[in-house]
Amino acid sequence: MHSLTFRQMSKAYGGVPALSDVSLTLTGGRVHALMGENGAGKSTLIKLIAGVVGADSLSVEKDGVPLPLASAQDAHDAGFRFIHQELNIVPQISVAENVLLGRPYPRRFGLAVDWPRVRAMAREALAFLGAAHIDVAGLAGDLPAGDKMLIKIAAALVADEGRQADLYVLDEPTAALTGEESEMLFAVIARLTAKGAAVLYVSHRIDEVMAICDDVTVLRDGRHVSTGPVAGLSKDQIIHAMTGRDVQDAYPPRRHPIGAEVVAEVSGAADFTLRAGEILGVAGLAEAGQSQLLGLFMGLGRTHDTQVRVMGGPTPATPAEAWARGIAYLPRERRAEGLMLDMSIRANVVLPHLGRYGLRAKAGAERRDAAAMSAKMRVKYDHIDQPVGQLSGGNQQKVVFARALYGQPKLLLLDEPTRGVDVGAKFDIYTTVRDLSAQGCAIILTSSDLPEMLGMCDRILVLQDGRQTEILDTEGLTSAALLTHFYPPEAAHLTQRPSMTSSAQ
Ligand SMILES: Nc1ncnc2c1ncn2[C@@H]1O[C@H](COP(=O)(O)OP(=O)(O)OP(=O)(O)O)[C@@H](O)[C@H]1O
Repeated sequence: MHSLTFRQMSKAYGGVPALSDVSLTLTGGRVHALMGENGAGKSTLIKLIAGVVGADSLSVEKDGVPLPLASAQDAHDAGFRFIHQELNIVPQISVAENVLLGRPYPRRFGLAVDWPRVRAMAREALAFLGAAHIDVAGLAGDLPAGDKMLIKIAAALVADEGRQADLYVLDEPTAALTGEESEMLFAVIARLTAKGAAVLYVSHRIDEVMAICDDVTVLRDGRHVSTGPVAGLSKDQIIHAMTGRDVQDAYPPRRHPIGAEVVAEVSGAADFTLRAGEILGVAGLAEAGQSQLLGLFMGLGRTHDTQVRVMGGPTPATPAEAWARGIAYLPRERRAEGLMLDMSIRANVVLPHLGRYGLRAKAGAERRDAAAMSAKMRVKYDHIDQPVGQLSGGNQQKVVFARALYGQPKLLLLDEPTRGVDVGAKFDIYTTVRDLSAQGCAIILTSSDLPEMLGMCDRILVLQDGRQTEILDTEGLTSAALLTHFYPPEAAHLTQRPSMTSSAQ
């Protein structure tokens, strides 16, 4: 088994330290978790190991022998492989082509591409991962998120001619996966470590870390806090190491009755009435139509066979009209739909609300309001005119949240609001959502985190294939019971398998 030691990793941006003198030893056969609050320096550490960001200081040894690490090529040559949560596969081409993406295709006599060989190589790599069920000739875009993740890991394997690499770095790999897909990924991780690879696993999900990781390193404000075996640590101890405080680890209960005022009336493929102060969950298997249902209130996807009336008026024609009518939206894909990365935090928070500042640009008022909202969401930043692209992923999510909360919405649409958000900020978000509901704001929430849905929602609307099948009261409902409603009756046996991620907490 190899041992990889990274010493004295440091990196500052514009004089502000993102990572200060952090050392880390990774051992073959073990899964090492890297944890910390948003902005703690986890991604920075990964970027240094990947050679994609120049370190201010860094030295690496493999089994005691120094290795060069000044470029992505050095990292690749050292046997380090990186799998990010963004599923950057190419949807329009086949699975086999995706697995071999960026590699020279095998050719017959140096001429035509040897397609049978391309498919065989892809098949071999997928079989190694226990994913022989994936059709290598099928379109990659048609697959569920979990299979896409497996294709990316297979691609990393093929790049090594089928031999496995020494280190796999997985950055929040389960953020876009269902419980079952996550289980499949954990089996792959077990297979990689059983064959001697080291795994560095970055995640905000403490239950997951406790279930599959051997060791954990915690960072705070760019500094090393602790490293040790996971066994024997409690969830509270990990949270305390990350945050330096005791974090309230419970969903704030409803303290105000739901109002009488109807905020939205929906009929067609979904059928419900939403009242002021109510929190309605929308749940189902991955891609059962949750995002599409939320989008309808923003004037998106109007061809949907569902009619929506909001606050006594028709469906907004455009997102701009929706914002102007007091409907706020937190989209799932914050980088693609939610944020303008080159623009400032200030601009990103106030943009949909420009009407309220009148014709003259009131930079001072904007700056003050944006700073107040960002402080409320505990966004970690240097100055309010800093480009959002310079913030850590979780802090970008908090900026999208600050924008949605700004201006007292009457209807708030939350699509995976806590994805990538650290544990402390998560509970701040829950408290803020509860406060808004107490003030009469109606909320529609969709999340793959079932305990979050059960902890926050009054009722849960279940979708199957884009159509509402039922609405459940959350009183007394468990994650396991909720899950059984996601499947059509003939597939109910699929839920018999215990799923760690969906029953956690
Ligand atoms: N390109 C950049 N320019 C300026 N500052 C940056 C840049 N990239 C990262 N930072 C800063 O470095 C610090 C560490 O960020 P990093 O992305 O490593 O955090 P993280 O632990 O990965 O957080 P998250 O859990 O939110 O993903 C943050 O304060 C961030 O704002």
